[in-house]
Amino acid sequence: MSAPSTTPSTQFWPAPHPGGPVNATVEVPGSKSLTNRYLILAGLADGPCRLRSPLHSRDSALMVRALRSLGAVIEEIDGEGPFGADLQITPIPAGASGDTTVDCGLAGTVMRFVPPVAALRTGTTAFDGDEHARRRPMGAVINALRGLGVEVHDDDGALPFAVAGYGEVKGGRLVIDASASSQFVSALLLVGARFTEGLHLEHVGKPVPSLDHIAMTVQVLREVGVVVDDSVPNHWRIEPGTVNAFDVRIEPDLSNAGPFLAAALATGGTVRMPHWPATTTQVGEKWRTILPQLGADVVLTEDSTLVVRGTGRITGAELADTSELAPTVAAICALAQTPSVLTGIAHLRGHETDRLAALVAEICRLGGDAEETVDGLIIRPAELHGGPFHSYEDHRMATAGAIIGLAVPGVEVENIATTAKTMPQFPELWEALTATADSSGTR
Ligand SMILES: O=C(O)C1=C[C@@H](OP(=O)(O)O)[C@@H](O)[C@H](O)C1
Ligand SMILES: C=C(OP(=O)(O)O)C(=O)O
Repeated sequence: MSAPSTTPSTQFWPAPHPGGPVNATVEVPGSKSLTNRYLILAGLADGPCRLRSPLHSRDSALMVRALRSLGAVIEEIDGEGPFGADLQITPIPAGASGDTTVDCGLAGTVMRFVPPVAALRTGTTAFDGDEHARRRPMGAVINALRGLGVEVHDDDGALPFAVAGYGEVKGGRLVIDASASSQFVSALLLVGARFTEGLHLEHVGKPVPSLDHIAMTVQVLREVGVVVDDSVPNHWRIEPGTVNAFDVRIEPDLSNAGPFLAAALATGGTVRMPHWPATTTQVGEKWRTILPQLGADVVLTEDSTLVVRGTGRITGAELADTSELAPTVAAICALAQTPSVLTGIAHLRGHETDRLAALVAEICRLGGDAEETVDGLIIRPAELHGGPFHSYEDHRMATAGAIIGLAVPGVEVENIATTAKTMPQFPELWEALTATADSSGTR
């Protein structure tokens, strides 16, 4: 497959190359997936809700704006977290009506989760997003809404499209093919309790990817009083009912923790991450098993700090279903001394960019040896050199380039500002991380 097109004339960021092991304690902002799920549920709840330490990024700002345009009132209020205000949400009022628009940017959670909410209102909601957003898979949500009796105006099963709601959705049994994204399932489950008859959703097709994210959806729904039966594989039953008002603290984003933890491996250093959740449905929990396979020592201390130590050697690994962690994993594998095989990530071709093609193109551009398979990547050891690393408007491509730059001098990452999709603080946190390096080479 050919590499995705790159954007001409953007800025290149010299990736910090510390030349020695980092030794840092790093805190990361709140989880994108949890913030945007709780925002949706707050919009549907039976009373005011509060999100403590939420993520403030492009994706969460797009979600806030979308819910405001549907009638929710969302205010920033003082909070204790180091990464910005808490959010106070007054839900979308019953009987909300009127035509409106939603900008989805490049946020999968906005383009998939918001249309079923819009279907509950009376009026037409027009959805659009970034240029690449128009190429991300949307057909399953559009077809699902039609299957539920909602009018959707579209040209080709993708953005832009418009949802014409008439104040209620009957719900009931619905069959979809969610093999292109778990977000199709999550989108319908999040709103299913507000359908008159609830929802019995069935997936038919190739396996649903990113199952951890569906487990997260089921978990947050149960927290707010929604009755979910997920006991039969590929079937989810949601009882009709209310979404209870809630007050939650958002966990740190364990996927965005990945590049910082990877820095321990890439530099042979130590990275400590406090506030690691005791239990979590975030896919980033898998770092605790992935990083040891790549050669790190990983310990979770009694005070909930994850400590990752690089041993000086990075080993390749066979890793399945790494979902949104895959670009970070691939960057580490590109620095490994033995080959790696990543499987179960074919659907990354429909992410912010075609991530499989983009990773292969950029790793090979730096002298690496990577190839696409039907459902993943093979990455073999190679001597890398500096040069441009294109990011394709994809935050996780940008951070993958930054990881490689830790070990390889002269890597220049295109448009590092694209990390604002989920972590606007990335450049400054990365500079602080690399400033801890001991350039004499001792750990
Ligand atoms: O529901 C969510 O919050 C997400 C689900 C996953 O989507 P896919 O199933 O499309 O991978 C993940 O990759 C994305 O970053 C966030
Ligand atoms: C795939 C991702 O995002 P989105 O929520 O836009 O799908 C991601 O953050 O890696």
